[in-house]
Amino acid sequence: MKILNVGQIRDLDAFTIENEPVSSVNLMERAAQAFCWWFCNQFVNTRPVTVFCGQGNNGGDGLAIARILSQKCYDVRVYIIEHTANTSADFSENLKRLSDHLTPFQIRKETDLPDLSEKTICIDALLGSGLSRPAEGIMAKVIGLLNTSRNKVVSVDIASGLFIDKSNQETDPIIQPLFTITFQLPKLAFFMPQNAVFVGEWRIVDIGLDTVHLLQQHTPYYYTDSAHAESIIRPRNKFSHKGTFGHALIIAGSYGKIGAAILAGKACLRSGVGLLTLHIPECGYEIAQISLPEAMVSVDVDRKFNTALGSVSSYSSIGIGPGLGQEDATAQMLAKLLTEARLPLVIDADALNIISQHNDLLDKIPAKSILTPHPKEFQRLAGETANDFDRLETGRKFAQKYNIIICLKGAHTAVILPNGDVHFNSTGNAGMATGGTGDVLTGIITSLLAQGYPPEHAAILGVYEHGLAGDRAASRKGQSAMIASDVIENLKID
Ligand SMILES: NC(=O)C1=CN([C@@H]2O[C@H](COP(=O)(O)OP(=O)(O)OC[C@H]3O[C@@H](n4cnc5c(N)ncnc54)[C@H](O)[C@@H]3O)[C@@H](O)[C@H]2O)[C@@H](O)CC1
Ligand SMILES: Nc1ncnc2c1ncn2[C@@H]1O[C@H](COP(=O)(O)OP(=O)(O)O)[C@@H](O)[C@H]1O
Ligand SMILES: [K+]
Repeated sequence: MKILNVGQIRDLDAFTIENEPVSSVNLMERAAQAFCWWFCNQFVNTRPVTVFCGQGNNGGDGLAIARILSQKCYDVRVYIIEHTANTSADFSENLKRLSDHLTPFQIRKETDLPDLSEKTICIDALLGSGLSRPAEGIMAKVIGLLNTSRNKVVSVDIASGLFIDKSNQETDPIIQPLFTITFQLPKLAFFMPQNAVFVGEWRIVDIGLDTVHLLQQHTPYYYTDSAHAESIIRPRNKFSHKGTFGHALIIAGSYGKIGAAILAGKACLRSGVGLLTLHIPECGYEIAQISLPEAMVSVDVDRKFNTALGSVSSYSSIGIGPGLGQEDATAQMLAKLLTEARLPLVIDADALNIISQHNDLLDKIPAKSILTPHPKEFQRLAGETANDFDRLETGRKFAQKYNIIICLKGAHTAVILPNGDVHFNSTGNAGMATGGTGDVLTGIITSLLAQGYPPEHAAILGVYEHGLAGDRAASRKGQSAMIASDVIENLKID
C-alpha cells in the first residue's frame, strides 16, 4: 500500500472528483459515512457525542458526521471554532445540511469552551491534512481542552495540529486521540515513534479514491499489508529436496550469550532453510548440539568468542551478529568476512557495533547486505538525528550510499532499500519488546536469503513474518508472558 504526501493526497482527491465523477461534497459525504460506519461499530448510541469542527474540509467532514450520527439517534452537539473568516465551500454546504438537525455552538474565545461530561466521546474535526502551520490562538486552546479532559477523543483523518509528512516541533499543540480514523491511505506521520501519542490506534476507512491514479503516483513510502507480503512468498515445490532451500551459516554467540545463536539458528530452521550451520565459540558446542540437533556446528578455535572462520564460499547465505561480542579478534574476523564474502550478508547487533567503531568497514559491506539495527545501533552507525523524520532520511541516504538494505527496527520497522524506498511493517506488538526477538529476526532473514529470495524480498517478508509470528504468540500467551522462543514457535511462512 502506498503512502502519499500532502500534495499527492490533494491531487488524488481532485482527480477522483473530476474523473469518477463525484462532486466534492459527495466525496465528503462518503468520507463521513465511512467514518460513521466505524464509529457506530465502536461506540453505542447511548454515549453522548461532541464534534469539534474547524472551518475547512476537515471541519466539513465533522459537520457531515454530526448529521449522520444524529440521524442514527446519537445525542450530538457541535462546536465550530471560528478562527477565520474563510470557510471551505463544502463546509458551508454541510452547515446548511446540518441546520435541519442541529444548531451548532460557536467558539470564538476561551470562555466559549464547553464543560464536557466524562462519558462524552469527542470527535476531533478541527484541522486535517490542510494544516499549514502549528495550531495557535483559540484552536490551540480547544486542543488543550481536549487533551486535558478525560474524554475519549477520535480524530477525523489525522489528529488536529499533526503534520502529515513532516516533523512537528515539540511544543506544537496537537490532539492526543485514542483513535485516528484516516481516509484511504495511512499517513507517513503514523509511523514515527515521536508521534505515538498523537496517533493512538489508527484505522483506515475506504472512501473510493481513484485506484488507477493511485497506482501512477511515485512515492518512496509503502506500507507492507498482508496482500503484499503474501505475494512475495514462494510455494515449496512437491519435488524439492533440502538442497533446494539453501545452506545458511549463522555466526553468533559468545560466552554467556550462546542463547542468541540458538535463537537465531532455530528461527532460521523454522523459516524453511534446507541446511543450517552455526559457527559458535567452543563453549557453545554441547549447548548447540543438544538444543538444536537439526543444526550442524562449526566450532571456533577460541573457547569464548568467535575469532576465525574457515572458507565461507559454499554457503548460500550468511548471518552474523547476535550475541557476538566486540573482541578485537572478532572484529578482525568480521573485517575478513566482509572482504571475502561474495554474497549479501545479514548483519545484526554486535557486528553492527563493530562496524560503528571501524567506519572503514562500511565500504566493505557486500552489496545488498541487510543490516538490522535497532534505533540505538542505527545512531551508533549513522550519528545523531534531530527527529524521527530526520532519522528516516538519514537511513535512506545511508542505504543509497552503501547500496545496502536497512531494517530500522521498531513498532513499525522501516525496511529501507538501496534505491531509497521505505517499506513500513504492519505486524508486531509491544510483547516483542523482549530480549532475543531481534536474534530471531536475523535467523528468519538469513533463512529466506538462503532459499533464494532476493534481498529486498527477504527483508520485507522476514520483517513481516517475524511480526506476524509475534502477533500469534501474543494472542496465545499475552504480550507480557510471550518470549522470543514463542515468536519462533509461531512462525508459519507459507
Ligand atoms: N474532497 C476532498 O478534498 C476531501 C477532503 N477531506 C477532508 O479534508 C481535509 C483537508 O481539508 P482542507 O484542505 O480544507 O484542510 P483543513 O480542514 O485541514 O484546514 C482548513 C484550513 O485551515 C487553515 N489552516 C491551516 N493550518 C492552520 C492552523 N494551524 N490554524 C488555523 N488554520 C489553519 C488552512 O489554511 C485551511 O484553509 C482532510 O483531512 C479530510 O478530513 C475528506 O472530506 C475527503 C475528501
Ligand atoms: N513495541 C513493539 N512493537 C512491535 N515490534 C516490536 C516492538 N518492540 C520491539 N519490537 C520488535 O522486536 C525486535 C527487537 O529487536 P532487538 O531490539 O534487536 O532485540 P534483541 O537485541 O533483544 O534481540 C525488533 O524486530 C522490533 O521490531
Ligand atoms: K482532525
